[in-house]
Amino acid sequence: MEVKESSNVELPQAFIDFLKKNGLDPSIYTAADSTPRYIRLKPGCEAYIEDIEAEINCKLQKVEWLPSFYSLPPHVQIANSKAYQEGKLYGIDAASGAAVTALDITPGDHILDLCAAPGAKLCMISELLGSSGTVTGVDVARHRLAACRTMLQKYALGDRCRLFVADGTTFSLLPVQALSNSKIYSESASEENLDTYKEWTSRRPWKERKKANKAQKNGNSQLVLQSQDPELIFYGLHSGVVGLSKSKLYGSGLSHHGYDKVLVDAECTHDGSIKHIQKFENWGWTTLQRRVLNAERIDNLNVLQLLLLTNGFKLLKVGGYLVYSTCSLTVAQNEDVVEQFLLQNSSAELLDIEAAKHWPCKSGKIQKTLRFDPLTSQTSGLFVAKFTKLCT
Ligand SMILES: C[S@@+](CC[C@H](N)C(=O)[O-])C[C@H]1O[C@@H](n2cnc3c(N)ncnc32)[C@H](O)[C@@H]1O
Repeated sequence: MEVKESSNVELPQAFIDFLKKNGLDPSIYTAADSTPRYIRLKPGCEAYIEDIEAEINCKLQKVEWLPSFYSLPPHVQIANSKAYQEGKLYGIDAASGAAVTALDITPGDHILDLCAAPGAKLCMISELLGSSGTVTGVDVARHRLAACRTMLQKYALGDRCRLFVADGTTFSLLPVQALSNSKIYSESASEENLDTYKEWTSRRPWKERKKANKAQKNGNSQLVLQSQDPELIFYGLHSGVVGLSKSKLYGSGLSHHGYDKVLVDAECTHDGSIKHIQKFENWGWTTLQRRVLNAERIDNLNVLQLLLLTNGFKLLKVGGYLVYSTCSLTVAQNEDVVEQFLLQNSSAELLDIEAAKHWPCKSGKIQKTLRFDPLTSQTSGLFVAKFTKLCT
């Protein structure tokens, strides 16, 4: 049976039971059908605001607490607008924007996004980074990471990014310094070596594939990656990959002291995102029960979340920042994970999120952690915690 809990949003009984079991008040979703859509306008595109408004026949409301974010009524479609098609703006919830803002990205940072797909946060990270530093995006789902690559290309934000299909609980590649333009060209020109990454193309040239096949047949192990190695599916010209040999990329040769900033936007039950839950209306509520809300899956998720957070922290440099976020609002997937992680990692410290003083969110059950929900924040639901590393 489907129940209407004093809102226009239909919540399936299984979801209401899940909320009650997790001590979550279903009334936070009463605002879900009036929660605005959010867009982020790429820097330098402010001059197009009036054109965009004329095109979508609606005013863009500036989000006062989050630079470059604008809200729109939930029913307004932007996908057909010229500005969207030309990559001048992209859809990203304001709470997601807040999680990225909490990273305090500064130009030159080396940033790791351990659960990157489909990539709205990665796009914002890349934008904030500007013209120095690098971004490494990792995701275990190849098709989702391929969508992330498409997004980076559409918004011309991939120049400093590399994307790896890999398990974030064991990913161990450290950042590499991006080379200057002239260095890239002199190094790649001087090495007619197949083992060196040339400029990325969606398809490797025939000659290169032939050489690689031959090397594989001859058992040249340097060129043949192990199946468990992270699969590099994209890299930008200034991502630090071009001009590098495979052994250097996959080895520890160029190891740095870890990433300056790490985002662990972990896999979760997505219960904070009513739009996600509503998709199951078409897929079937029993699918929601079986695939999302079943107890065994949730136990496994909690283990995964802790492992992702622990590995992300391992790859963080001393003094760097890590943001852990989920779009679940359950304590089990958020505060409990944070608590266990802090017990196991004495070098981790929770930090206040400075910018949050002006954000419309609540404190989590652990001090310094934050919760966005549709009723309080007029955003999708999101939990955010920020850590630093005190010592190795
Ligand atoms: C909440 S989504 C991330 C959303 C993304 N940060 C964004 O802004 O678009 C969680 C992601 O974690 C990925 N994931 C699940 N298990 C993983 C693992 N073991 N390692 C890396 N990624 C994983 C999923 O494929 C999914 O894309």
